[in-house]
Amino acid sequence: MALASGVRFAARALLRPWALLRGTTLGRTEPAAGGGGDGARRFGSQRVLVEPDAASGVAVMKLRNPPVNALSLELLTELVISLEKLENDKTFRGVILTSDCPRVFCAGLDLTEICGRNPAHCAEYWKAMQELWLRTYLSSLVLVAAINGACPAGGCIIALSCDCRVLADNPKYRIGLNETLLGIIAPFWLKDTYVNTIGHRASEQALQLGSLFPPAEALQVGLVDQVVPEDQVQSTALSEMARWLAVPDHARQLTKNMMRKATADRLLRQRDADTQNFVSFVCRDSIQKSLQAYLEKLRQRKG
Ligand SMILES: CCCCC/C=C\C/C=C\CC/C=C/CC(=O)SCCNC(=O)CCNC(=O)[C@H](O)C(C)(C)COP(=O)(O)OP(=O)(O)OC[C@H]1O[C@@H](n2cnc3c(N)ncnc32)[C@H](O)[C@@H]1OP(=O)(O)O
Repeated sequence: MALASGVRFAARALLRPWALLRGTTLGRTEPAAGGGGDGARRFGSQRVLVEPDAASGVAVMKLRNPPVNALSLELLTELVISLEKLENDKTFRGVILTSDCPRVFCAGLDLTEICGRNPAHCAEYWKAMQELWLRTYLSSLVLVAAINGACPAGGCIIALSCDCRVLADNPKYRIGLNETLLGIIAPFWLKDTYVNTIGHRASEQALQLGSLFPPAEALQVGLVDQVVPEDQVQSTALSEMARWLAVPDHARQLTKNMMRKATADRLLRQRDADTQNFVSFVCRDSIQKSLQAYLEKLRQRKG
C-alpha cells in the first residue's frame, strides 16, 4: 500500500539513529520458551520480546520495559522496528501484542521523556510516538491486543490501534484516555482513534472526564471486544486471531486501509504541525508543573 510504504520510509528516516538501540539485542534469536512449535526462535530486543510461530504465521510480541512498560523513546523505537521486521517477513500474518510486566499492559507515555526535557528531545520523542501509532494503525498484519494489565492513555492508544482487544477481567485493569486528569489533552489523532472505536458522544464524555473504564464498562462502551478471566487472555487472543486469519489477507488489508486511511492521512498531512503543537504545549510552564506534580503523586503511591 502506497501509504504504508510512505510510513515505512518515514519509519526508516526516523530510525536511522540506530544508536537508540544501544544495549538492545535486535535480531538475536534464541529458542522460544517451551519450544514454541517447529523450533521457533525468539527474537527482539531488550524491551520487546518476539515469540514467532512460523507454523501458524502468528507472533507474540511482548512489551518488556519494567515496571510498567512506560513508552520510553527506546521502547517506542524497538516496537516499530520489531513490527517492521514481522511485516517484512511474509511468514507472518498476525501479531498478538501483550505485556511481559505483571499487572500492567502499558502505562502510556514515559512522562520522564517530557518532564524537564528540552524542546528538541520532546520533538524527537513525539515523532517516535506518532510513528508507532502510524505503524500499528496501518499495519498489514492482523494485530490483536491481549490486555493483561492496566492500559491508560498511550497504552490505550496502542490497544485501539490493533484490530481487536481482549481484556483480562480484573477491576484493577482499567483502560481509557485519561490525559485530562494529568492536565493535558489527547491530540486529534488519539481523539479520532477513540471516536472511530466507541463513537462521538462516548468519546466526547470519556475524553473530557479522562475516564478509565474497568473491564465490564470497557466492554459495554465498545473499548474492548472481549473480557475473559486473566488466565484465558492469551488463548482467547489466539482464537480471535484465527477468526481474522480465516479471511484472505488481501481483501482484509484493503478493507482495513479503506476504513483507516483517512484518519491516518490527517496526521500524515500535518505531522510537523502536530509535533510543534505537542512541543509548545508540553513545554509550557503550567503543563510542566502539572506533569511534575502527577509524577510526584505516582512516586508517592505504592501499587
Ligand atoms: C491546545 C493545543 C493542544 C495540542 C496538543 C498536542 C499534544 C497533546 C499533548 C500531550 C500528549 C498527550 C498524550 C498523553 C498520553 C499518555 O500516555 S500520558 C501518560 C498517562 N499515563 C498514566 O496516567 C499512567 C500512570 N501510571 C499509573 O496509573 C500506574 O503506574 C499504573 C500504570 C496503573 C501501574 O500502577 P502500579 O501501582 O503497578 O505501579 P506504580 O504506580 O507504583 O508505578 C511504578 C513506577 O513507575 C512509574 N510510572 C508509572 N507510570 C509512569 C509513566 N506513565 N511514566 C513514567 N513513570 C511512570 C511510577 O512513578 C513508579 O515509579 P517509582 O516510584 O520510581 O518506582
